[in-house]
Amino acid sequence: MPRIYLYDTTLRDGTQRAGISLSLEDKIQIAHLLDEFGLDYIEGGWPASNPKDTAFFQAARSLPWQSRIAAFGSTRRKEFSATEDPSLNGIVEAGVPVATIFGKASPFQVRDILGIDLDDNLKMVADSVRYLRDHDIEVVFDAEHFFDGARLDREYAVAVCEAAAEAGAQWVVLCDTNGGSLPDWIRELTALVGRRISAPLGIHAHDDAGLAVANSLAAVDAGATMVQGTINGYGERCGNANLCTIWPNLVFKMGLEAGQKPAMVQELTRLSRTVAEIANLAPDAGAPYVGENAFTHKAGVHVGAVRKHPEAYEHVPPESVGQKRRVLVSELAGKSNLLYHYEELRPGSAELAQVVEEVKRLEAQGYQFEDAESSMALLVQRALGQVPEYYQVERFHVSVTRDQAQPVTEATVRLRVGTRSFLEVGAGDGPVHALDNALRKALTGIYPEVEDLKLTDYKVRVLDGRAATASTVRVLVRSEFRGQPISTVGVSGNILEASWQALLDAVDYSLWNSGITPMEA
Ligand SMILES: CC(=O)SCCNC(=O)CCNC(=O)[C@H](O)C(C)(C)COP(=O)(O)OP(=O)(O)OC[C@H]1O[C@@H](n2cnc3c(N)ncnc32)[C@H](O)[C@@H]1OP(=O)(O)O
Ligand SMILES: CC(=O)C(=O)O
Repeated sequence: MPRIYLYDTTLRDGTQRAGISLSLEDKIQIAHLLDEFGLDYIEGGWPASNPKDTAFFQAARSLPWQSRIAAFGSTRRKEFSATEDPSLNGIVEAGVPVATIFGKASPFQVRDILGIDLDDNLKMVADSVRYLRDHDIEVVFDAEHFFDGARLDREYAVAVCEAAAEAGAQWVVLCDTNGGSLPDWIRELTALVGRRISAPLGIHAHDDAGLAVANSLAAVDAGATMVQGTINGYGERCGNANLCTIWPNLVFKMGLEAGQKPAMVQELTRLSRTVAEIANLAPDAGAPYVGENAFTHKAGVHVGAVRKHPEAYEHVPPESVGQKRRVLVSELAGKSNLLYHYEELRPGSAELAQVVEEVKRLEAQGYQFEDAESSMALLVQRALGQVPEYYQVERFHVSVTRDQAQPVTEATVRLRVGTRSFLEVGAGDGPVHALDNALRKALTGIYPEVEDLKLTDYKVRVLDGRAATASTVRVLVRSEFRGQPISTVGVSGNILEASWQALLDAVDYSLWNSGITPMEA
C-alpha cells in the first residue's frame, strides 16, 4: 500500500487566516498534539519573520519529537547571496532537521513581483536549496504559484521544479497558491512533473474555489506522496487544504496509509476540536467527518433507514473518526426518530403517534426540540403517563418599577400541593431573574432538592422579527442538576411566559429524572 506523508502547516499557513493569533504556548501545545497524532512533518513557522516564531524553534529544539519539525522561509532575496540571506540563515539557526522554502514557479510572479529575470530566479532556487543541503538539512521545496505559472509557461514552471530537485531538494511540492485550479489541471500537471523529476512530489492547495481537498486528492492520484494542509483548513483567505478531510479520504476512500500513526485517524475529531479550542474558534458543525453534524440525522426517512442499516445514510461509520451518531427530534421527525431515543414508546402505539403529532404541532408554534432534549423527554414521558404532578401553579406576578435611580424588579409565585399553598417573593436584576428566584423559593419549601438546580445559560430568540415588540419568542434554558445537563424550551408572545415554561420544565425534569416522589397532598 503506498504511504502518504502528512505535512501540517497549521502553525504557519494556518496562522495566516484572519482572526487567528496563536501564542507561543498555543503553538507548542498544537505541535505536541500533531506529534501525538503522528503527522509526519510539523511546520512551526518562519523563523526570520517574527520573535514568536524564533522562540518557537528555540523551544522546539529541546523537546522530543516523533514528527519532523520544519522551519519555513523563502528562497534567498535577489539582493543577497545564500550565505548572507537572513531568511535562509534564520532557518539554519533554528536548528531544525527540515527546511521548507518557497520559490516562484510562475513567470509572471518572477518578472512582475520579484522584478528579476527568469534565469536569475532559477539560480535563486538552486543556490538556496544547495545552501540548506550543505547544512545537512532536509529540504522541502514549495513551488509557489506552480499551477498558475504552468498555464503561462509550462516549461518554465517545470524548470523551477527541476532546478530545486537537481540542487538536492528531497521534496518538490506543487502549490496551487491562489486556490483557483480545477482537479483535472492538478492531476495532469502533477503527472507531468512526476515524469520529469525523480524527487518525490507533494501538493499544497488553497481553498479559494472550494477545491483544496479535491485538488490534493487529485495530486495524490497522479503520484504525489506528500500532502500539505492544516487542521480544520485554517489558512490565508479561504484557507488551506483541510487535513481533517484529506486524511480520512486517503485512508477510507483511496485505501492509502497516511501519517506515522495510521490508527490515530480514529481520534481525528478530538484533534480537530482541540485545535479549534486552542485557536479560540468555534468548530465548524458542518465540517466533513469531524463536524458536530457529520453523523447527525434529522429527517425521519433517514432515521428510519439508519435504524435498519446505518450505511443507508452514512458513508463511513462515525466511530472510524472518533464521532458518535446523533438523531434529532423535530418537525421533520417520523416515528423512527422517537423510537431511536425512547424504546419505551412501542412501535405502532397510540402514544408514539401522539408524540410525533405533538412535536410537529409545537414546532409549528416556534418550539425547537433539537436543543431542548429535556423538554422533549418530558413530552414523551407525559404522554406515557410517567411524570407525576409535583405541584400546581396558582399564579405568578412580576412588577418592574422605575424609581429615580434604577428599575426595581419583584416577582411573586404561588404554588399549591393539595390544600397547602406556597407563596414567595423574589427580587432580581431583571424580571426573569426575579421570577426564577421567587419560583425557587416557593419550590424549596416543597422540594428542597431544587436547591441543587443551577441555571447555566439563558437564550432568547425572536421568531418573527417583523412583529417587533409583539413578536413571539423562544426561550432556551440550560441548567444543571447534580451534574446532569438539562435543556428546556418555552415559547410565547410574552417573554416571561416563555421563560416560565422553560424554567418549570427544568424543575419537572430534575424531579422526575431523579426519581423524586411528589409531596403528599
Ligand atoms: C504563499 C505564502 O503563503 S508565502 C508565506 C507568506 N508569509 C508571510 O508573508 C508571513 C511572514 N512574513 C513576514 O514576516 C514578512 O513578510 C517578511 C519578514 C518575511 C519579509 O518582510 P519585508 O522584508 O518587509 O518584505 P515584504 O513583506 O514586503 O515581502 C515582499 C518581499 O519578499 C520578496 N519575496 C517574495 N517571495 C520571495 C521568494 N520566493 N524568494 C525571495 N524573495 C521573495 C519580494 O521580492 C519582496 O521584496 P522586494 O520588495 O525587495 O521586491
Ligand atoms: C507555499 C505556500 O504557502 C503557497 O504557495 O501557498
